[in-house]
Amino acid sequence: MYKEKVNRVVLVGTGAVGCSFAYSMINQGVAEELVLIDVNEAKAEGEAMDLNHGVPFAPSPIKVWNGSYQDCESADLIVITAGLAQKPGETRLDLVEKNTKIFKDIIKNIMQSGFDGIFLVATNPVDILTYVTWKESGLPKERVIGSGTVLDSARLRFSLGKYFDVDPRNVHAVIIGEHGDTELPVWSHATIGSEQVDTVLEGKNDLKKECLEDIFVNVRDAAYHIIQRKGATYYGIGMSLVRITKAILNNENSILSVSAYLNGEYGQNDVYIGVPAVINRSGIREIIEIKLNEKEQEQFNHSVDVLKETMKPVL
Ligand SMILES: NC(=O)C1=CN([C@@H]2O[C@H](COP(=O)(O)OP(=O)(O)OC[C@H]3O[C@@H](n4cnc5c(N)ncnc54)[C@H](O)[C@@H]3O)[C@@H](O)[C@H]2O)C=CC1
Ligand SMILES: CC(=O)C(=O)O
Repeated sequence: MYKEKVNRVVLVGTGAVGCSFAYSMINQGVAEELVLIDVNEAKAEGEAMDLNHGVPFAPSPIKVWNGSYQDCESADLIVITAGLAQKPGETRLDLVEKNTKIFKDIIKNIMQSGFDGIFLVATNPVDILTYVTWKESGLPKERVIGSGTVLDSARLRFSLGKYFDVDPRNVHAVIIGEHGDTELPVWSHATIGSEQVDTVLEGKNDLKKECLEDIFVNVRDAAYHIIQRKGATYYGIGMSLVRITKAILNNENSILSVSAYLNGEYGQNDVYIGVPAVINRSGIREIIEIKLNEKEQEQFNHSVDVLKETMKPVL
């Protein structure tokens, strides 16, 4: 008998980020089933109704419904975007206490269903909440992934593309560290096409190295600038989450700067933080250790210290 193989993705949190993810999932035809869960059940129901009315225009069929934690049992991937978001003036780390509490409850509910798939976390502070998800779920570290600095790296690629007037898809540059104020760009490995950024700058007298620092600062602070103007960020992260979801469900072995558990890599232990990693159907296949220069390693170590210090009171 023909047995349909379907990919089921469960989304917990149907707020601005969750719905941007759901909308992009449907538009990109990534999975066959998408289950929506939110503590505000009416919101999840309304979102499912609305999204379903777009399905006739989607590139492939998808079933979307508002579900319950029981639907998690046979899920391949659970994406969590539930919890509080920053208000203007707040940092991501300011959310740690309240969102950790919310997460402990959510993860307990999910694991009671018998879920044995992969977690993808976006809620802030994302590195710490990914750690909480790993601890509370008891799943192997490879199957608990945070969105990390995928969005930050996309912002950097976009900005460099604009600056050098090239397609951002041809810009290879990565931000690592905390998804937050202590993150850092790895300029030593940034390329435009196949040329080092430094080499490109040398050939163009009117382009100054200080501009790179300005570009990074704007990228690092992009969330603050957007939140000040429109109250929240959600399209960029929604599409970043779909990019990671595709890498997982399509077994892509793609390299993305997710939040991954370090066990000796980069000289660090027992922390989830943004680093490039190979992503496939089993989650994180391996962490890529970029050879950082001395200044980059120092900045990275500082980022780890800040995350560990912030985590202490909530774990
Ligand atoms: N990692 C990243 O790059 C980014 C992360 N974020 C983070 O994503 C999170 C969500 O942001 P928004 O969607 O803008 O917030 P939102 O307020 O629009 O949505 C949050 C949703 O979570 C739900 N929720 C709260 N407690 C819940 C629980 N116990 N169980 C199930 N659902 C629950 C709420 O009902 C609401 O629908 C925030 O923490 C935000 O900081 C936002 C942008 C980028
Ligand atoms: C809010 C957030 O984490 C971001 O847009 O980067």
